[in-house]
Amino acid sequence: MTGELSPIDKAKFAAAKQAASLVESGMRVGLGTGSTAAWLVRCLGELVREEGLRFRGVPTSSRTADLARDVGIEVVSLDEARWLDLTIDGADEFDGDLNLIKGGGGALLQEKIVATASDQMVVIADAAKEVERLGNFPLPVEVIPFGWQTTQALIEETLVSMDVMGRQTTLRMNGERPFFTDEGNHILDLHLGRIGNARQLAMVLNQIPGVVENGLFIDICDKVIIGYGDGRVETRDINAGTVSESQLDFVEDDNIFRDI
Ligand SMILES: O=C[C@H](O)[C@H](O)[C@H](O)COP(=O)(O)O
Repeated sequence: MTGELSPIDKAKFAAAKQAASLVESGMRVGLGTGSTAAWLVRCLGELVREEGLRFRGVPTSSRTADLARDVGIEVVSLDEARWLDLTIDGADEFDGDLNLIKGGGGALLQEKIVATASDQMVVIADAAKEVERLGNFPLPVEVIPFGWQTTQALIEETLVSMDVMGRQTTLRMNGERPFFTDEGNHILDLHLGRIGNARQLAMVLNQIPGVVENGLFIDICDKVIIGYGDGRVETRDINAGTVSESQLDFVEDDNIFRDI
């Protein structure tokens, strides 16, 4: 029941539910990863089961693939879909230009490939994800395991000439062991505090041997849907330059909350 959901979950749900209404039958849709994207997948599952929505979903992680299948969404690979009408995903941070930091859940590589292969990328988020300048959230960088410490040293050396506030980097762990992505890579989290030039940093990081991809999404996101705990939803479209607001009524006995 919604009464048991925290305000932050209500905010994530509100954004996700609004975004789910963008999906039409026949579409090919990229499905993001993370707690906000999980709400989206549940909302879409409900539309599939109860309203006959028919679309093909391309998940951005094994976790999302499992959930999408569980809720009844037809799952296909990106290569089967080839090009997508829309991708909907969460973010760890977004700024006023809708540039993003992603990868807090370790799925940035598939997420960036899928979002880039889409006509439109929509981010769903609670208001706390909005920042004036990116960088407070540690920037995830996916690196191959071979020589990862050398790659880390090269990244740290590179950061010296970048416009950033902090330069500490840490290997992401999963308990006692290094975290592995779906592609079998590691994640280095870059504690930068503040990124002066995100576009330049994104390009420079990807030049370093051993770096597979970084979590800066520059000029990829078209629209952000921001949810609030009281059901308010704000949609900002960077291309159209529009901002619109709506209000979601939480339905207390909504099936979607049953298993949460
Ligand atoms: O790798 C994970 C993704 O980039 C997520 O979209 C991001 O971490 C946001 O996740 P959440 O919705 O759980 O805050």
